[in-house]
Amino acid sequence: MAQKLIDGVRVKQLKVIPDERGRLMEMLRRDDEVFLEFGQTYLTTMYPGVTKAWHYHKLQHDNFVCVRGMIKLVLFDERDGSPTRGTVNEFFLGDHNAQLVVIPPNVWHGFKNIGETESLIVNIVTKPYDYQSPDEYRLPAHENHIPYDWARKDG
Ligand SMILES: Cc1cn([C@H]2C[C@H](O)[C@@H](COP(=O)(O)OP(=O)(O)O[C@H]3O[C@@H](C)C(=O)[C@@H](O)[C@H]3O)O2)c(=O)[nH]c1=O
Repeated sequence: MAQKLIDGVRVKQLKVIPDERGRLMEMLRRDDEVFLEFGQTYLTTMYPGVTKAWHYHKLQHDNFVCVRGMIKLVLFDERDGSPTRGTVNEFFLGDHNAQLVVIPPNVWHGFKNIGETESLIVNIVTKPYDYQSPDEYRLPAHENHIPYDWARKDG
């Protein structure tokens, strides 16, 4: 069943164009419906099993694309007054699912490498990183009040 998206979260399905030389995949265009603003682009990676969480930003939107490996990206909405307050979203992104996910400010988020290779994640953020005062707010990955367990759910 499709999950109910947290208010302000957007998903863009990406198209992979393969040929005998390799592949090409557009990620974000300024004429996309989901495009807001350009700040900078950076690469963040995770070794197998690593979780990078929990983070939120007060100003910037994140636009995540996993360009190698497989990750689960998890969001938690704790915003006062949000129509989706209390909602958790889970996305499985990467080699088997080419999507860009837009995360609005003040939404908790993080990701875990669930594959067997280093995962490469491109983030196209709406603000440039401020070295003096980073727009980064954090909680520990595993001991916190967020109702999410990063462990794999076998079934
Ligand atoms: C984001 C960023 C970090 N840095 C530095 C700060 C630090 O020394 C080093 C590593 O940064 P971080 O610990 O923030 O890296 P990382 O934990 O990969 O950060 C990312 O995690 C995911 C879950 C997110 O939500 C992203 O928004 C971002 O916070 O890189 C820059 O120099 N420029 C940048 O644009």
